[in-house]
Amino acid sequence: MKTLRIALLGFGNSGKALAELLVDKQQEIIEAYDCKVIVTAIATGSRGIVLDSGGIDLRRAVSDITENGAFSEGTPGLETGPELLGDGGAEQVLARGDFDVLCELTPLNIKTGQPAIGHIRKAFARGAHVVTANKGPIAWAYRELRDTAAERGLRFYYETTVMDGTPVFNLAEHTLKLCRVQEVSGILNSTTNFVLEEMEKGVPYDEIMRSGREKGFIEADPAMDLEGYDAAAKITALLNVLMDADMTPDQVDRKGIEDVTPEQVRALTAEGKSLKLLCRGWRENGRVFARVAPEAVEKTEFLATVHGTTSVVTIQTDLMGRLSIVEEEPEILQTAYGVFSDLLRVITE
Ligand SMILES: NC(=O)C1=CN([C@@H]2O[C@H](COP(=O)(O)OP(=O)(O)OC[C@H]3O[C@@H](n4cnc5c(N)ncnc54)[C@H](OP(=O)(O)O)[C@@H]3O)[C@@H](O)[C@H]2O)C=CC1
Ligand SMILES: N[C@@H](CC=O)C(=O)O
Repeated sequence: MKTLRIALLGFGNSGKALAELLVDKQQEIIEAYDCKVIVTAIATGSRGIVLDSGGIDLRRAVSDITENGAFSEGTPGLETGPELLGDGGAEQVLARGDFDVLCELTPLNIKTGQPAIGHIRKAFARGAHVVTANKGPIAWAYRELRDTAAERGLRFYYETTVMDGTPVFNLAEHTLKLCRVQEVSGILNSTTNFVLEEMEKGVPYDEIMRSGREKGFIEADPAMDLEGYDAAAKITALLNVLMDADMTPDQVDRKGIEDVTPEQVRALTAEGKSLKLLCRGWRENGRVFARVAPEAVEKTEFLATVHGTTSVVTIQTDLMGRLSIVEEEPEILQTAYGVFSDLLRVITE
């Protein structure tokens, strides 16, 4: 039986949900793929690192962090200390960890995509495959990372970066062969869609953010969502992968919902409209352009039926016309599944 050794950079909402899924599905993976999957390294930003080549006890790690906010003393391979704060822990895991696949699950840095891009470069330099949920690297350095992986014969998968485990990139890669993507649009950020809809219902802002945080979809820095950065990163990632745009998020004409008031939202409701943060990307005179902005849509339009944390992406192609993929009310399990399904691709492809 094969063994696949995984390093997790980041053990927050998605890292913990992935760990639980790996435990739940361990036996099924063995039966289906004759492969034992173990996590041999975990890095966090403030809680130290765990390095254990024999496989970390994931159930204990999840319950420690969830219940006590720290790995318990006596966890085999636990290291803490000021030098491991911030990116120090990830650096140690990348230098000393014993892994075949790196899972990049650190927070989005929309300004540069770092330190996640550096993490992925180092993993490739060590000959490790990479699965990322962090969209920064796909938005800022997709072409370079894709080409490096290909040159080295390594896998580089990123399905979770847009719409969790919904097959968007996989669908295009595997089922739209030789289709040319001409335009991409959609509602790609759950937080803003949720916030606008709760505002429409009259829920106070603090309460909206509290319940959003509880569900786990709001970025570590909520401005990333509210100011349209996360949406800009997602449309950039889509355009880079599906249209080979080679663009970066700072080239997106971006406006978020931070200045939208509940009064404005309710006035639009009275006119039979809903406010949505829409993303659009298109090609014009050989160049790809992108825009993120709140737009009022008629309640009778399809986009108005995209409720709560639901997302939709519409892809305009030459051979298959217009395709829309909807992810209804995702939860953190769907994020974990995106990373999990990419890991299964590493095992099987
Ligand atoms: N949550 C979601 O619904 C989705 C998230 N994503 C993406 O997945 C990524 C992770 O999201 P999520 O799990 O929600 O984020 P969280 O904020 O819940 O967790 C982030 C984790 O990363 C750790 N961390 C921070 N900086 C570093 C670093 N330099 N090196 C190593 N670890 C670090 C944090 O440490 P500490 O525990 O000490 O704070 C924490 O464990 C983000 O890029 C996000 O955009 C993608 C799709 C959906
Ligand atoms: N913060 C993001 C989570 C996933 O990428 C969102 O709100 O959509």
